[in-house]
Amino acid sequence: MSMIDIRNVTKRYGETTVVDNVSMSVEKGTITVIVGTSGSGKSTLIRMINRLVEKSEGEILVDGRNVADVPETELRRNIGYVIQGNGLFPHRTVAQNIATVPQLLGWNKTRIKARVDELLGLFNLDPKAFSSKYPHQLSGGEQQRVGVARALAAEPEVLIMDEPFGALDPVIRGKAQDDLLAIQKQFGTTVILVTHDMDEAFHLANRIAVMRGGKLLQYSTPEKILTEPAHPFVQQLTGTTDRALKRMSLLSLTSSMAPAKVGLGHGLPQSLSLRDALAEMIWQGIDEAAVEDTAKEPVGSISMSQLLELGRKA
Ligand SMILES: Nc1ncnc2c1ncn2[C@@H]1O[C@H](COP(=O)(O)OP(=O)(O)OP(=O)(O)O)[C@@H](O)[C@H]1O
Repeated sequence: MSMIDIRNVTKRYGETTVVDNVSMSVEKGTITVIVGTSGSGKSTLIRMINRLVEKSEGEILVDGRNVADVPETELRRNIGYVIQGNGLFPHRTVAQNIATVPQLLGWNKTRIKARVDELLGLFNLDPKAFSSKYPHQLSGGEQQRVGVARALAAEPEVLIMDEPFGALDPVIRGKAQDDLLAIQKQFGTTVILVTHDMDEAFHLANRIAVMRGGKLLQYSTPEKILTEPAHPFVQQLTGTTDRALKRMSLLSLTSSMAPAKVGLGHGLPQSLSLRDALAEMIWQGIDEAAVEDTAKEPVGSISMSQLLELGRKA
């Protein structure tokens, strides 16, 4: 079922068209990532979903309802919004920041506190230590997590994220991406996210939308974006030098492994992508490894030659 339906949407400022007749439909419970050059209309497109920007033409439906007919307060409740640099209120504590929308909705204190504590826990921020801190007392990564927690506070069905991890260093960024994946899975939230980082797009997306000059050039699965680019610009964006590794990052070890074998000294978690499995095997200097479930029981095996075969152009 589609959660967000963008139909022939155009945005003009005066004579300039910044979003040009874009149509795309986002399935419920999935992550769609929008990429493209600077100024291609990505932010404008997603801001039309929660009506921070009013469209010039076309229509947008969220959960089957035309957003033009939904009161803005209701839209903001059902659509969480996260921007780069998190946008936290500096004079409000972490708990007060997260409680912003629930308070507007008139939730009682007990319910608000329970939700704040739940979200802090989910983001690995101890409620006792963090609730009463102010944003300036947090690291960049912690601020960003509080920003996402705040957007999720009223249990929105849709989360819009505009370069949410852009200000984070690579290690914290990877952790923030994994947190998002875990939380999105837990709540089944529909996420639409803008990024400049193609690796981030491939890591997070069920579907990738590529924009240039206000136009949607391709909207497809990461696999198709990589293997069947619809436009030379899409190919340029995904890069050609590490196509094999990008492709391997999309494939799971469990879907590619051979049957389990006895006597393999080294075990790899079955949750790894082929790319991570390859990196680990190079690092460990091994040609073959067992694939293990969470209880460290062998469920299969993988060899270096299989991995190299799987990375080849189909
Ligand atoms: N309020 C406005 N008035 C006039 N032009 C605008 C306005 N807002 C955005 N634009 C223009 O619309 C175009 C698209 O902007 P938008 O912010 O959507 O791009 P973007 O793809 O998100 O870019 P970036 O990746 O740099 O954030 C840009 O050329 C921008 O200058």
